Amino acid sequence: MTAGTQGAIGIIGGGAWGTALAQVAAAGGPALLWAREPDVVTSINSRHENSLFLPRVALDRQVRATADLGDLVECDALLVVTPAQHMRAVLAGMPRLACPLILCAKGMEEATRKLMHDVAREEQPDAPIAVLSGPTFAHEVAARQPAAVTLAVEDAEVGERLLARLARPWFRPYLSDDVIGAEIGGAVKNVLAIACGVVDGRGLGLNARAALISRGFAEMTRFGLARGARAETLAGLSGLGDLVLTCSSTNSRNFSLGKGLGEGGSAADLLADRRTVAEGAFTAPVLHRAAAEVGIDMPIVAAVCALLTGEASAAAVVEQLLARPLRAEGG
Ligand SMILES: NC(=O)c1ccc[n+]([C@@H]2O[C@H](COP(=O)([O-])OP(=O)(O)OC[C@H]3O[C@@H](n4cnc5c(N)ncnc54)[C@H](O)[C@@H]3O)[C@@H](O)[C@H]2O)c1
Ligand SMILES: O=P(O)(O)OC[C@H](O)CO
Repeated sequence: MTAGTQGAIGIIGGGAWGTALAQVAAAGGPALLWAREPDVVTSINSRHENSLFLPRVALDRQVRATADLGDLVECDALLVVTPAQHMRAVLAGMPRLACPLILCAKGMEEATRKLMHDVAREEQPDAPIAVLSGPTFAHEVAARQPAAVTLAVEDAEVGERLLARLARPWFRPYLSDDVIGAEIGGAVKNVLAIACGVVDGRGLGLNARAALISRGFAEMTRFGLARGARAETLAGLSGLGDLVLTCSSTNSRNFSLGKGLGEGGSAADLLADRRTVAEGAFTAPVLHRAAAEVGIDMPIVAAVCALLTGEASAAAVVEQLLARPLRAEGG
């Protein structure tokens, strides 16, 4: 089954984003997607659709699916698009790889508080690492509506090669070498999107949402700088750009979760039996602890944690945030 993988991009993960990225990759050559769900493999190979995670999108005929991870080992590069908490196990289950791994999950590992590139390096030390992150709802990208992302790669030559293989007129990667910054923006914005959803669910208005995006961005920046990210990356597509997108629409799973919490739902009920992933729910407690470790104040992230654990109601966390001492904006 590895026949035909020469020049192919492999995609690890058949959720909405993996499928949309397979569509991007297929516009420039073969794309082979690994999915854990046999139904997804069948649906893609027989009907050119991922009816489970990205229904009603006609996929390019160059997108093929497999249930066998081993089929991907000879691909030119691998887009790694599992949810953050499962990435280590999936990469650990593959033979030692030398092709570039393009990490696309937005989160931090619960057990270790590590970013995805640290996890990938531990499991696949020979593979050059890249991070692809930005404001991208999967269904829009799959429909070839215009989008731009950060493609952060430490090795400039690898970056140029990936750019040539993945860029399309409607999908524009911007190169960066700030892998940490690209990952922190994507992980933190998911938690802030939950908070914005709460604002929406409680009917607090658009002024409150804009204030939360700005103060949330200040938290992202404080944490990012403390962890070695560059300010320009945090203010770019993978940081502020994605924060604005995810805080603006119920198309976001994180925003929708927050809206449900704001309307009085419990996190346990809202998260039960979800097939799709709201990464912010996993990242929030990890980020809260990681921020404390570097002595960074992240009150909005703390409020989301309190809501998710049920320690405080949506009304109480909003009240606590509004009662915080007044201070200088840049302080
Ligand atoms: N959907 C988007 O618009 C979008 C855009 C950019 C980035 N992302 C990021 O991409 C990552 C994947 O999200 P998605 O939207 O493709 O997923 P999804 O919510 O559409 O689907 C869930 C995915 O989780 C996988 N999964 C569940 N249990 C697993 C396990 N034990 N091991 C491995 N995989 C398992 C499923 O196979 C499926 O691929 C997330 O980190 C997300 O933040 C998503
Ligand atoms: O649906 P969400 O909240 O996971 O957001 C999807 C993407 O990350 C938006 O860039």
